[in-house]
Amino acid sequence: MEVSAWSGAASAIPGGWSSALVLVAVAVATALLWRCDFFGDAWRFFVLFKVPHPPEESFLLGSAWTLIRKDHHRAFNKWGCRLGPIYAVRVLCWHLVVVVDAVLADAILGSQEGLSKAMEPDLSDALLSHGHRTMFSSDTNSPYWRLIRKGTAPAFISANIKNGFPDVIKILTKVIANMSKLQPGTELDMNNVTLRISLDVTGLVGFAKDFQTCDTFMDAGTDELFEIIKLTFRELYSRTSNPARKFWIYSLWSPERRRVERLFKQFRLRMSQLLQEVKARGEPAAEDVSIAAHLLRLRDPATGQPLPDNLLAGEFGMYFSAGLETSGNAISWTLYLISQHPEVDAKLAAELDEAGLLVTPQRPAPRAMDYADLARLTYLGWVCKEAMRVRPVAATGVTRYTKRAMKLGGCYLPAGTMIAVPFYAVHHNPNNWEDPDAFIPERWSEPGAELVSTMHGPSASPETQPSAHPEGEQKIKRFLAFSMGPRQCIGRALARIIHDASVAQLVSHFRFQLAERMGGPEGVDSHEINRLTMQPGQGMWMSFQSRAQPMEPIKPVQASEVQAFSLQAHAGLQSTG
Ligand code: HEM
Repeated sequence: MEVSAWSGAASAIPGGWSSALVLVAVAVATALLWRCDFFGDAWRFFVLFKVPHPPEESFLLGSAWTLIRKDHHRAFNKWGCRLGPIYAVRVLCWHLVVVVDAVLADAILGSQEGLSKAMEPDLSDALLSHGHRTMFSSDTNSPYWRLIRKGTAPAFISANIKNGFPDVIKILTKVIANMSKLQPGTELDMNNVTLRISLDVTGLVGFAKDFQTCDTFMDAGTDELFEIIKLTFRELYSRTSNPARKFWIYSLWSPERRRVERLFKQFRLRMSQLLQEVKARGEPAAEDVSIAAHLLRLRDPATGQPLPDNLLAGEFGMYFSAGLETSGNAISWTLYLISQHPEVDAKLAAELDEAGLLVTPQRPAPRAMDYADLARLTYLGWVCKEAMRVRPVAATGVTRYTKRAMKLGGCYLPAGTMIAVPFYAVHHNPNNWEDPDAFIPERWSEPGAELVSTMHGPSASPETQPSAHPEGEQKIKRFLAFSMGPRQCIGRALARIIHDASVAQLVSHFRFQLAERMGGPEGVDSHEINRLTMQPGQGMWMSFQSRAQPMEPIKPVQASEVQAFSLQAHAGLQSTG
């Protein structure tokens, strides 16, 4: 019956069966193209072509080669200075709209409506949760994101986060004791040390678990998680710079694929083990304000039941991975910048001295730092913020998709346009900051220095003036190290404690000097790598002088005197102490 109906229809078409098949093929192709958003892509291609582009883009690839370079954040800045507050870069036939103006960035990041998070969610889910969303990868308007964000935010308010301060000091005291045992002239990869500090503090403050990676600064069986996280992050980075990697190199039979799958699995296993350990302690006590306690107290609004283990383990992993490299690398950059500015080191030491926190020959064991010191040490706060401005670890910034067409900075952006706000470029654009490349902690002495309204010197074009913002100019930030708006870093308060306390404690005890092997500031810049976070590509090797000894002018250590202390050197503290 059906067959004859079909044949009747086919014979009614001029050309019979062959024409019918062509029509079906065209319909299927159209449906496929529709599904792949071919028509949307084509429309966006033509519309976004009008937005200014870097003139050096290649005809076929566009800016693809530049975007996969380890220093693409610097390219975003160079283009921003040349092309203005909003421009576009092309990869093959796709455009990425880039915003480097603080006011336009505010319009993008501050908005909850009309824009969704575009950071490829599958990327982080492959590591963290294997098949479901985490808070990090969920849409801002989803009930799941709201549940986790609202439920865990209290862990980071200052009334609660200060409870973790003694744990931060405990880890730092251990690190300083270990460093003090090293022979004078020893070079240490401070990046390795600061990443360990960050992991141990996140573990202890957030989950009441001491991972003890700061015990020795070397492979000692206790820091397996540290290595797993580092390797998995490298893999995630390889996937961002080469999205074809997961389809192409990772054919089912590839040993590389199996290695990576094993690694990801190990990470998830470690997070599940941590979850079981936390659960085995019983219901969190009312006074427990850790991240873990807040996650365990969450209830599914539909059932009233606690969240299942697979979701909780994913969130544990999300917090670890969001906090580790960001905080660890940020501390390294700050120590580096202080080492390059002896005048800043001297002023910081003077402030710490006045507060009774500096080690001196006369005061080899100063008083312990407490939480209130962080607010009292004004210059420390300026130094730390300025370092995060000059070297924002989230240098590539964040991306969003337009859910519907919008106008931004005089450009029409169709629905489905991807917009990037690269924080390094925002922080280094002369329209946002005066003398943007210089490291000047004193610029923070002005109240509200992080706001656009306090801007001096050149200003953005009239259409990007603060008055264009519905909330008024006071709210618009030009300091975006932690992003802003509803998706801004939830862990900011913890990050500031880890960062500022580490800098204060390390500088209280030691004066740091960049090791010769780093090749000076040029060497540091040329090896800087933006791998999900901006980091020193070959570690941050430094020598350090105890402030308990009379301070001599720092002179370069001769290569023959250098006793390198590395993960691979198998030279334990015991043998060097
Ligand atoms: C210097 C250290 C840190 C920096 C620079 C930093 C920066 C950022 C940035 C730029 C974002 C993305 C915001 C957006 O999409 O608009 C973010 C998100 C996030 N950060 Fe941090 N972060 C740091 C430390 C931490 C720490 C210590 C934790 C917690 C232990 C943490 C937890 C998170 C989480 C959970 C998110 C996702 C928030 C969401 O999707 O709603 N971060 N962070």
